[in-house]
Amino acid sequence: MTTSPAPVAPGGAPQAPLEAHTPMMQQYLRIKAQHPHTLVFYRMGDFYELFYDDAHKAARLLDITLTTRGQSAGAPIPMAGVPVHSVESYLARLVRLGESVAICEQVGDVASAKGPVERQVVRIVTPGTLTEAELLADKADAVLLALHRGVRGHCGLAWLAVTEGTLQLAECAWEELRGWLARLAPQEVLVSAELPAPLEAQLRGWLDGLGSGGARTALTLRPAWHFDAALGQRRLCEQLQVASLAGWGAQELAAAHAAAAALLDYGEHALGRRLAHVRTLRVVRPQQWIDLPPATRRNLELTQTLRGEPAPTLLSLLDTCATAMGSRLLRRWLLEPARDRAPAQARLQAIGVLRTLGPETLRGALRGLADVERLAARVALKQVRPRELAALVPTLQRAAQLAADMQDWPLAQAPLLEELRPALQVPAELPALLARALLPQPAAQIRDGGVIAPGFDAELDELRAIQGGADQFLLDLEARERARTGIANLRVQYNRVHGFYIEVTQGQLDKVPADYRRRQTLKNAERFITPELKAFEDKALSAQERALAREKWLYERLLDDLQPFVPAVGNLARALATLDVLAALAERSLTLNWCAPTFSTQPGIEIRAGRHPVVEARLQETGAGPFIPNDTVLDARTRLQIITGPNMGGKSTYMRQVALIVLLASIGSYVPADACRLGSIDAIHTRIGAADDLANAQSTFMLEMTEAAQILHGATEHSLVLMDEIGRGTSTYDGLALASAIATHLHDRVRAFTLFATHYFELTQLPARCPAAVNLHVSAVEGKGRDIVFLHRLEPGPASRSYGVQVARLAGIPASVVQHARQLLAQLEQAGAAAQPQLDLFAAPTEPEPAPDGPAAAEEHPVLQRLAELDPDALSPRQALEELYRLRALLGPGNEAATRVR
Ligand SMILES: Nc1ncnc2c1ncn2[C@@H]1O[C@H](COP(=O)(O)OP(=O)(O)OP(=O)(O)O)[C@@H](O)[C@H]1O
Repeated sequence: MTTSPAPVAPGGAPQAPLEAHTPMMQQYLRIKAQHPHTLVFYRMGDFYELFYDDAHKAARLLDITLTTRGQSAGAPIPMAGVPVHSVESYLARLVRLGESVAICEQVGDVASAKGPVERQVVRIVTPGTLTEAELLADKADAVLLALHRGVRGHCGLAWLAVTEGTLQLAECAWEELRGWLARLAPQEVLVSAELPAPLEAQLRGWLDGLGSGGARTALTLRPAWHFDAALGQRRLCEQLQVASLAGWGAQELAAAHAAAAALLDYGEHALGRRLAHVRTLRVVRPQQWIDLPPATRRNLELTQTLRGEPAPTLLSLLDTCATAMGSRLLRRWLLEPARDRAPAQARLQAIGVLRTLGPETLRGALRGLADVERLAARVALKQVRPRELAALVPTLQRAAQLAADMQDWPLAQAPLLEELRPALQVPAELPALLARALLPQPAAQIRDGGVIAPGFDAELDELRAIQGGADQFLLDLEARERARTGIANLRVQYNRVHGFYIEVTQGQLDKVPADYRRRQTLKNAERFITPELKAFEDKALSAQERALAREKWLYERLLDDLQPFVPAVGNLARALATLDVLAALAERSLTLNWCAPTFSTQPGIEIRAGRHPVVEARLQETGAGPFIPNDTVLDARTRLQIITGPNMGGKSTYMRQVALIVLLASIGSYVPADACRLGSIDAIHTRIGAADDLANAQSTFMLEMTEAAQILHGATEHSLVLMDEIGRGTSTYDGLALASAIATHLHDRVRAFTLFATHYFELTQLPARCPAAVNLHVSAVEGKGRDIVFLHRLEPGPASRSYGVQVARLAGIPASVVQHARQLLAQLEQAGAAAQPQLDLFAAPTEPEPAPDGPAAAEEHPVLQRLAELDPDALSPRQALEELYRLRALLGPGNEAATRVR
């Protein structure tokens, strides 16, 4: 790197016309013009260099030195660079920050180039199209999502994990996008460059709230014409090699087709080739999933804790998968529970069989297998490295062995296992071809050679034989020359710079024959070459070069020959991942003592001795005592539980455990309970906690109410709703009033299965008016020294008191403050008892203020007057009927006519 540490002014974008630049900079600027929004890594020897604005940006983002390189167009060129050998770590950092990088390599021949060596962008590394194992987290895929906003805000979505190979389509309203983004958690989102600015800003706001741990979701603008529905449909058909998308029920999804057009185009643009492995399509209709809105995902700590950490979460507890493929699939299962119970039922059967066999039988077979899923993608994209391919051979053999072993399993009891078995047997030609083509331990990169096995290609073997024969030739030559010259210490040797030579020490130089040509002079010796040695050198060196070129060519051919096997390897990956998740769930169910849930067509949730799996595990780890199980019964008669009790009593834990058990059962896992019966569920809504959403400039209370509003609008009588201390973000009266109104609405109108934890004792009056509501409380007793002891047991009825002061004492509030609080509490309680009779919080809501001629005027209505005058007991049936006709007639002329017709 030729650098001078001159200071560089900010900016530095080249203003001068192209011709004013040096030839190399002209080449760079031409390439850069094709990638204006992407950092261009321009290969120069052992470095990738960035220039001008890119250099400034990279220096800032990567904390690398900004320097300058000579001059071009009369000004110093700002430059920053990263070494080629450690480029991966820099790429990983940039991609996490949502940046894309165009890798520009030297593709021309350095020796023969006149002017700068020819360079080309060979790959664009973007956050959503990663396939390199080094850049991807083991247990999560990079998701690329294209988003098309059609007429009246109707949106089409198309997304893909390039390493997984399933293209997915969905459609939704613009307002629902935020939920979709949270569910899909894409690394990169493509939208039309013509999306109106306010919508783009809104989208950016949603995306900013997505990333965790400093990772950013990239928003990439693509030309509007890339989002074309007709083009999308055609491209989808080509991609899937079908004439129509009807088989997937995807033919009508025009907005999603438009998104797919942009997605496929971008994927191929970034990866530099067709996505041959993408052969399956899935249309996602929200109604097929149990809805887990972003707040639920967050509050239940499914895949990350409220602090954004990966553990302890439900996923971290469940994930004992033997392979990364399994871990990734388990995450998908957790976030996409199906409403249809059939898949869960099939998984439960399979887990049942694995429990009887002992899950270790299967887990032992899966441990240490290659990441076949990513390998399939990398083979299809022809990016796979020799060592990765070699690792596939034992994996294929072990998978075939597993398929054979499975024949002895009681597969009739688990059709899912039976279904997966055939996919484990990839055609035997594949391992045979790989074993024949590759050395058992090939070099990491094809450019170093040492990849193709002997016996695979006669020409390569011959070229290698020339190299291999060199040692013997040189030994023979040395012996002959020693004999011919009489120089006993004469040596024939080789080095990379000078090639082959005969070395003769100073003292022996007089014996050197005439045909020796001097090659190099050292301090104590001279090095020579002879015509015979020169001829051999030419042959050997060219053989080496030709062998390398031949190996490279053979490897490319091998990748071509592997293409037909890609679908089978993809199926194998899916089967292995599924088996892995099933085995992990079987293991968990045994280790953690879980039971199989059952499903019912009757609405309801019935759990006997349910436990919160993550809290239970933590209590066990810390030896903090046993977890106290609790029952839950929600059905048509009991739909709303009002849960009271002291802080720290276990209300939130109880509510979350119900939601987690419902979720676990719905993905087909055993559950932490003694028994569990579940009716149909369409959503799990939660309103828990009070974290400020600073990113979206919402206050605690605003956020609380927004989430509550979403629940009141979205929940149905098949939903499970968790409401934890709603209303506490505002003043007592406001909060109490809102909490009461919300609880009443959930009971009367929404009729969802609701767990409602509250500190407002007033709410415990609600079951008196609402027939499907019950009071429950978490129990606690005051122990010695007025310390509170939490029993964590749920009992019927309202809590008798709140113990807030005692909890404060436990938390270490100074004794004088606690004492003061006790006195104040006593005074407040006295004042409260003497107050006016309480207002009825649960009286049915009055109708809105009536309009002057509305129902208020009804008191005067002649029908009511007439009705008031009637004595029904004094009427014969005939008179009653006549009265009825008269009343109808009093309603007005239209009704009179109706009466007459009868
Ligand atoms: N069933 C249980 N068995 C054993 N320990 C429990 C149980 N439930 C809760 N705990 C323990 O009590 C702690 C507090 O529980 P939780 O947060 O659910 O209380 P809470 O009533 O919701 O409190 P707050 O009203 O302050 O939010 C938990 O972290 C856990 O350690």
